Amino acid sequence: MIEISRLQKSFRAEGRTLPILKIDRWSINQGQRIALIGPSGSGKSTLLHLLGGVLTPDSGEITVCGHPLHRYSEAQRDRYRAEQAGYIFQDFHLISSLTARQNIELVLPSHWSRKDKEAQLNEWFERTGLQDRQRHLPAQLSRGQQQRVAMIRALIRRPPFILADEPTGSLDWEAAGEIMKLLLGLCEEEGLTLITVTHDLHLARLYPTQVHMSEINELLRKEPQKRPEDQGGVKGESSSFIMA
Ligand SMILES: Nc1ncnc2c1ncn2[C@@H]1O[C@H](COP(=O)(O)OP(=O)(O)OP(=O)(O)O)[C@@H](O)[C@H]1O
Repeated sequence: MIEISRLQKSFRAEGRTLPILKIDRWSINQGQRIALIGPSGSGKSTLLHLLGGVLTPDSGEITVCGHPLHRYSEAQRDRYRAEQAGYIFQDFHLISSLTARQNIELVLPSHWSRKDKEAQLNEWFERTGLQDRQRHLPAQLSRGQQQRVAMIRALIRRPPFILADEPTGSLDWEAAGEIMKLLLGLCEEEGLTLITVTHDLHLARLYPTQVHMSEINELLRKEPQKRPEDQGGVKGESSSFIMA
């Protein structure tokens, strides 16, 4: 469902080009649930944004659910994102003046009947344990409950592909564990592909698959160790990207 080949992505900053990602080949299947881990600055969020069609690669190919994103116009990528991907963010991104239910109603497809909308809303609020909280404003909910609302918003249309960027980053450890298990369980039940960026290695272990950025991003690979005599006595620079 995801096929990446010979992808490169860099950013321009202060007149310099910063190479961020170089991925020769990476593919994942429909229904896989992956924790994406790696040090700060290793390109995790950049990769998520490429998969969501928010960013485009400098070169190479990226195809998701049959959509060749590297060839798409901005309008095509917007449409792809609306139909194929659900995003979950660390900071929930709920509209503060709307109730939990109204936040979800905003994303429901217009072709769903009123009855279907009602049934789906009730089902998802129940599955996430929020049936009594539907009429509450975000500020009246705990952070864990707000993230559950954001999860409903991402999942209710059942897009094939869920992208979560540090979804538990602003929660305490107990709520973080509950939210991560709930997200994993819902995606498994629905057969959705899930890619979650997390710094928390304990939470990453809940996932059937963990992928470290150094496995896919060639810019993070360690150079083969040189013998001291080859180094001419001068220590080589180490990259802050590389994990020991
Ligand atoms: N728009 C941009 N312009 C310039 N540099 C950028 C831009 N976006 C990201 N970067 C740089 O790209 C690198 C990778 O950023 P990214 O956010 O993908 O890393 P990350 O692995 O998700 O890090 P973290 O774990 O800290 O969130 C960083 O060095 C960052 O400063």
